[in-house]
Amino acid sequence: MAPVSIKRILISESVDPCCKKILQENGIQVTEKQNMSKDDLIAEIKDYDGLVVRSATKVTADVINATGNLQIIGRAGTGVDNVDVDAATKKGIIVMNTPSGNTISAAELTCTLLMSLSRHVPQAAMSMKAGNWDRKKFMGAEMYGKILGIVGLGRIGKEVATRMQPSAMIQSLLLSCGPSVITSPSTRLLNDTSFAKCKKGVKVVNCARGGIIDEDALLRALESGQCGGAGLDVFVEEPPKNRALVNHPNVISCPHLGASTKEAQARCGQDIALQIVDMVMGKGLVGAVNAQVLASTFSPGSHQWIKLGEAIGVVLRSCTTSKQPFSQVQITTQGDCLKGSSGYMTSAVMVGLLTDVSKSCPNLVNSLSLAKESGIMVTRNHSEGLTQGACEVEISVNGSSYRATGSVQGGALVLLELNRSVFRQPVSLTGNLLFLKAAASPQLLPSVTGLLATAGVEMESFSAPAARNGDQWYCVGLSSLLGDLGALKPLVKEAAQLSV
Ligand SMILES: O=C(O)[C@H](O)COP(=O)(O)O
Repeated sequence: MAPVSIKRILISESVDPCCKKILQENGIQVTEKQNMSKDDLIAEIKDYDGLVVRSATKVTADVINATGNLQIIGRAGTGVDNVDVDAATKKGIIVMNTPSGNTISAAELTCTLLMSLSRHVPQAAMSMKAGNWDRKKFMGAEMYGKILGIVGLGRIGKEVATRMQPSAMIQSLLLSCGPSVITSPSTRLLNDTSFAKCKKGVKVVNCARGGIIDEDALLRALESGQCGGAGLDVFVEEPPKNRALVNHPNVISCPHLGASTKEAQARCGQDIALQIVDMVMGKGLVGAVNAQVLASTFSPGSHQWIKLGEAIGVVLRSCTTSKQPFSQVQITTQGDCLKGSSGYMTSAVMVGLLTDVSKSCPNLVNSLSLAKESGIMVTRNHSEGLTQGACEVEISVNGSSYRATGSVQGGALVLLELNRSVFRQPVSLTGNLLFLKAAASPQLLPSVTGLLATAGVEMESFSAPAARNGDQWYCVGLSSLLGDLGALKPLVKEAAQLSV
């Protein structure tokens, strides 16, 4: 991947000091601010290349659209529901989290709430502080022999299962669903229907996200006794303005403390800083939630292939005669060296195709979403068997198709074929290039040479197609781009120039 340059990072929340230290030790300027309003963030964000947050900073589309050169939003923690990931992706900004740093702490708090619910510990402590000694009111229940259902057997769910086994809880209902289901605020996994199906008096703990419980349904279930108690660390709105659940006598609650341990914060702060530094240094990409395709762009040699993909995109865009919108793109990678690379090659080709076409700045993070937004259908495949790698791209413009095939040979980008004109020698994709479509004629080369001389431009190379029948594509290397292609009209059918 092309090196990402990150010079200034804003940390907008209380993140462990090791985060700032690691970033600074690696030459990144860090500004720490807390309790920033949305307007403050919008006013300041344009000055930064990176932003590090926890869950309180709402990185909305407004904030993202106010960014200038922001390249990364680092979440020192797991949930990215406070970040508009779609808006970030469209803007080409990487969103990165630290998915395992606070697993143990979140699992431990879940178990703490489970145990506190069975023995009414918070309520009993409050009663003691109020001067009471009430041994009858807080009759509890053993956890031994009870059935524990864990919704979502991800990292935290598994840790909870491991910890509750020694308590002899039986886990008979282990629902496995992926993190995207669990963290999606619109998925009310526990609602009136699910409470009705539970055993009367069921107790519920939520240390994941407020949105996965229908809070009104929970209140109804608590009031009817269908739910015997709830331990809540998270709420749909934080802090919750509606206090009905918090104030319910059978609810014990915390202000989103799942990750609030010194250990978890140290891990998350360190993880996000190291992940950002590794990315900047081109060592690897870990934790990117919206740009997984980039993870494989750190392998040796991928940089040149990415440049090739972008260059083929630029060549095709320039050579589609009328600059009309294209509707379909088919990318085929070939050869063992590109096995597993068709993801980033597709993104790279789309960067080249969309540059100067899309209003946004295309990059490897956003090119596919920009294509989708423009209604462009992108398909990709990989054909095995060939030892030499190549990338073939075909686009459809108003029913006509244009095709280019390129490769990386000896570390250099080359074009092998343009619109079925296979070049006699691979064309070096570098510098200023003039592509011409013309019928084979002994007069072509001297005419073009003369025309370039008149324009004061030197011809650095001339690549002819292998076939000599019908109209074919030629490529001319130029010392500088021509001011105007009009003079070529009598000589050629089509002409396009570009710099790679
Ligand atoms: O998603 C998370 O990582 C946890 O909910 C913790 O959030 P926090 O970093 O704001 O405490």
